[in-house]
Parts: sequence; structure tokens; C-alpha cells
Amino acid sequence: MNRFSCFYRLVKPTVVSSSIRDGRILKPYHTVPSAALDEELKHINALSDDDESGSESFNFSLVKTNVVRGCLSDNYWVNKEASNIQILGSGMILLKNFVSFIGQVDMVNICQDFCVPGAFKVPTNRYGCKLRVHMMSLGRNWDPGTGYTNPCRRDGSEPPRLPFGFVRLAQTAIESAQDHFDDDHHLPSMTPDTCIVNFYTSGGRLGLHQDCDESSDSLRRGLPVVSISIGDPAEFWYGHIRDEDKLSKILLESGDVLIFGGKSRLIFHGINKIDLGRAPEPLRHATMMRLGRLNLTLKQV
Ligand SMILES: O=C(O)CCC(=O)C(=O)O
Ligand SMILES: [Fe+2]
Repeated sequence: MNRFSCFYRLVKPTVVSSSIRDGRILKPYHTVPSAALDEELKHINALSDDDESGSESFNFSLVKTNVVRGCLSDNYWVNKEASNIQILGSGMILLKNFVSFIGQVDMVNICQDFCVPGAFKVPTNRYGCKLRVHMMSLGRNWDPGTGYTNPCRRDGSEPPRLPFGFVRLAQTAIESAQDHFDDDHHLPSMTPDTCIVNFYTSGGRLGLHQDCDESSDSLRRGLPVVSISIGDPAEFWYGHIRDEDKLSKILLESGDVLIFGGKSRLIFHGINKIDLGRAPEPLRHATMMRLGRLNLTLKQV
């Protein structure tokens, strides 16, 4: 048995990190409207400011305690200026370098916070074969063997709620992408309720497949799949038919967001190989993330 399979961590174990902006705590963990969230944050920050005056040196802490780390995506997680796009088909688009450096760091840290024992699994497909990827789901529970049928993980626990920042990032990416399609190649909007978190390390890959476990309504409407890449680059294969000789290839690099919806919603796709050790050095430094590639796939079931 892989020694990481029962307690798989994304970062080196002794490292902690934070993502406070302008001295304020920013908290993405609840799917609540942003006005309510702002109120909550104001309240938390006010309490923490009061605390600081009376701090004793023995329990002095650099970060405000009892608050989950993270930040809201809108202002900090998106490289609006820097990203460029590649249209790959009807409803299929690659937003290069869309997620900012801070966004990538925060997303690694948030995923790391979810790495409780048993969260990451090396799953088995419908034919009983082990996949070459570590996987966990957020929001709705999903497993390649059973789809969405079981709301709980194998140990009976519920998956963590989908962080609000992830939802907003996916929606912001779709909004940017929609500007590039006309009515014939329409890319619908969606509100993700699930996120598959994949981590590929040495030898990691994902065979050719379609994402088709979502509801018939979601598939019929072509609600997009939003796939975020962080860490080492990967070669992504895709095509409209299951023919390995007719696939197109693209490189997905850290910060890229790939969207496929509309007429491309049911493309065959997979990860052919990971360029291990080629993640941006500052990202590795800031997160202490292990060698490999983190992928977050957001969908509306
Ligand atoms: O890692 C990727 O980029 C693709 C992931 C994927 O296709 C999936 O989880 O269904
Ligand atoms: Fe997929």
C-alpha cells in the first residue's frame, strides 16, 4: 500500500502558511453571499484587533487564531491583465495564466487544510483498476467507481463544503470566456457545486474519458467544466471521438484555466504526462508543495 494513501499531504509536513491581506483576514470557506461574508469578516477582524492589545508574549501569535485561512477570489486570485486566451473549439477555451500567484498559493493552502487522514484517495475505476492520481472531492462527493451516488466518503464522513472563493473563481473564468463566443458557440453559465481535486505526482496520468456523471440536465445544457492547473505542467489530450490517433494536445501550466462546455462538454480527454519539477520556483517556495500537479475541476452536478 502506498504510504501516502491514508494521509496524503500536498505540502511538506512542517510548513505552515497564511494568506492575510492588508492585515485583514479573508475567509472563503462558506458559500454565503458576499455581503454577509463581508460582515462576518469585519466582525472577526474587529474581535482580533481587540485581542491584540492584551496579548501576553507567551501566547503571541502572528496570525489571528480560530479562523480558517484563505482569501476571496475576486480581487486577488485573477490575473485579469496578464492572461491570454486560446479558443480550442466551440465552447472550449484555455485561459492562460488566469489565476494569480496569490490565488495559486491560497488554493494550495486551502486544499492542504482539507488533507485530513483519508481525504485523498487513490481511486479505483469501474473496472477495478487503480488510477494514477490522488483524488478528493469537495462539495458533492464523487468517486470514479460509483459517481455521485454516495453522498459520503468511504469512511462515512461528508466532503468539505466547496470554498466560496473556488466558486467565484470558476464563475469569473466563465464570464471572461463568454466574451469570446458568439451565439452559435454559446458557453452557458453555471454555479459549481462540486470540485474534484486531483494530485498527480511521478508517473501520474489520467486515461481518456468523458465527464458524464453529472445530471442529464447539466449535460444537456452543456454546463461547463472548469479545470484549474497548479504546479508542474501537464500534457492534456482531447478529442471529440475516442481515437488516440486523432487527439489534440495542449500544455496546461500553473495558473491556467481550461473550460469546456456547450458543444464541447462531452469531449474525451485525459492527462498524458506530467513534467515533474517544472512548476514555477516561487510557487514551490511559497507553498512548499511537493513535486507534482494539482488540478481542481469544478462542475455543476
Ligand atoms: O487533471 C486534469 O487536468 C483533468 C482532470 C479530469 O479530467 C477529471 O478529473 O475528470
Ligand atoms: Fe475529466
